Amino acid sequence: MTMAPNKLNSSVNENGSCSPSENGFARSFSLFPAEADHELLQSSIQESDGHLIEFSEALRTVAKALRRAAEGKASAQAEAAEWKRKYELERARNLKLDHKVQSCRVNQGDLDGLKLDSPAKKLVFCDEADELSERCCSRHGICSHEVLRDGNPDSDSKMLRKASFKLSWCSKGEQSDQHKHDIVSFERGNITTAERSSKQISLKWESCPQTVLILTKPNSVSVQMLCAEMTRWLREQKKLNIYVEPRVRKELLNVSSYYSFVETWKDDKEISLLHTKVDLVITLGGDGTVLWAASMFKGPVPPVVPFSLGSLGFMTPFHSEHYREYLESILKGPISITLRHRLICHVVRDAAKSEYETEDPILVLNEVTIDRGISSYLTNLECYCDNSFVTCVQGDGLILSTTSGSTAYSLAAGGSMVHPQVPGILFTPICPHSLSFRPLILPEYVTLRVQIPFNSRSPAWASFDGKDRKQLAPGDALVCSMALWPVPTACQVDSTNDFLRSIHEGLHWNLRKTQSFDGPRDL
Ligand SMILES: NC(=O)c1ccc[n+]([C@@H]2O[C@H](COP(=O)([O-])OP(=O)(O)OC[C@H]3O[C@@H](n4cnc5c(N)ncnc54)[C@H](O)[C@@H]3O)[C@@H](O)[C@H]2O)c1
Ligand SMILES: Nc1ncnc2c1ncn2[C@@H]1O[C@H](COP(=O)(O)OP(=O)(O)OP(=O)(O)O)[C@@H](O)[C@H]1O
Repeated sequence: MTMAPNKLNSSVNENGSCSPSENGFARSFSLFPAEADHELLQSSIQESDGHLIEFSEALRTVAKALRRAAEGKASAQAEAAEWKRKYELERARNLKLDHKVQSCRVNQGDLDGLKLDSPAKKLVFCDEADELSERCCSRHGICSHEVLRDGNPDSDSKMLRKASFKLSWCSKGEQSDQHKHDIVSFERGNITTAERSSKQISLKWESCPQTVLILTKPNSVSVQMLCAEMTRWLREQKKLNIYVEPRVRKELLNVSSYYSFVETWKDDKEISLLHTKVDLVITLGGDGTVLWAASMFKGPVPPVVPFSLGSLGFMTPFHSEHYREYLESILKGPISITLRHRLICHVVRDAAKSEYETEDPILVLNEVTIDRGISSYLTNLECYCDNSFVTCVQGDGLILSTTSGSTAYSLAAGGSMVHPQVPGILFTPICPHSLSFRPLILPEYVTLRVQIPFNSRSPAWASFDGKDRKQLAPGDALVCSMALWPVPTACQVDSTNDFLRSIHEGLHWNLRKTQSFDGPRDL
């Protein structure tokens, strides 16, 4: 009996041997047909081929329709999540304003009786408070003029003022409030680009900073000692209010009860209001402490002064030995600032019952990675940019990185090193199973979506600045775009000098022995 080879997995060539076919669909026929049978067979093969082609066309159409449906659903969900976030922000802001108006309604008798512990602190009367809170609580800015009642119930209800500051472009090194016109202008039909300025951003205090938050790397004796010494100096020499994490306050009180003036918080709600109280954040640790500091602010971030007490120190330009000089100059201002843009990431679950059932967005300063986790299979990630299909990542995973994160995981995975002020999102595959998959740098205004296909062999895992891993099941998606609130980090010199220093000192970039002078040369 003539065995016809398996219809779907092999084809028979002219010398009668089987060979695998490209797409698994192939012709097949027995080896010794009679003449009449041969014609019959030929016509039925052509007919079945036609059906197969129609069938695969139909499959492709269905797959496209499914993809489009998934696209539409995920972008609708992301949009709904964005509206929900804005609604909740607005609601929280209104509640806060109501609370402020209520808490400012103190009668004159209470005001007279109140003792002020320093002439600098001024009580604001009701109408002025209304006007102030209206005027200065900018939509997404840091409320720098807002008059606040401190959260401590047993205090004599003193009001804390947040220092106001102004950011400006430096033009060719001079301080200049000159508004920079658009990058490209179309006057008189000529397309020109703005004259190049240093574009270095400078922060100038309009009132003196009063409150500092110190964040320290845990489990480090040297960091604890520096924190205690710096806290004492800031209090005694600079008369500043100091906030630290609950863990750090305990560590300081273990050193001495002198540190009882240091303030902390009780819960996450107080953390969410830190940006309205803190004028400056000081980090004592490495890059991870800077990431930790950024993760504490889900919205506007006060200026951060990162002191280097880690191993690498890409984002920590200040050496701790000279902290007094650095802080003197920073508290006086102006300060050169690097605005480190962040990505905002939404996990959109296929199982979500409605578009309002979304998880809180996560902000990252370095990158978000989507990888295969403990699974032994290749990832299969469908990537979209502004809803256009980009590619399917088959490998260990994908990194979506900020320019600040371009020198971290993305670099290790083969991505480029990008100056932190270059606006862009890095699209870097992790060990792609394809020789032609090179990393991309996309504009900062795009929205990226990474979809886990329904036919994926395994779930994927998302991690945010290397932390908080979340499993993504088939049908789930991660939507990511540039966040509204960058992390303003103080520069030791300026953004470019600090960046070049960090790649030289941190990575020994292009450190090479110089070729000796003697030897052959062009005459
Ligand atoms: N293979 C890798 O290179 C790899 C793997 C995992 C995580 N990471 C990076 O570690 C970061 C988390 O840092 P961590 O300190 O919390 O964890 P960690 O303590 O494991 O530090 C990882 C290393 O990455 C360095 N690093 C962090 N941010 C950097 C940046 N922006 N530029 C250059 N180097 C940077 C740190 O200095 C540290 O040496 C993640 O965001 C990721 O970028 C890198
Ligand atoms: N205040 C904090 N509370 C909890 N964890 C923190 C805090 N600060 C830093 N971390 C975590 O501690 C880890 C180490 O911090 P960091 O990276 O600053 O020190 P390092 O690893 O010694 O320095 P480098 O990153 O330069 O190698 C990081 O993973 C970071 O997430």
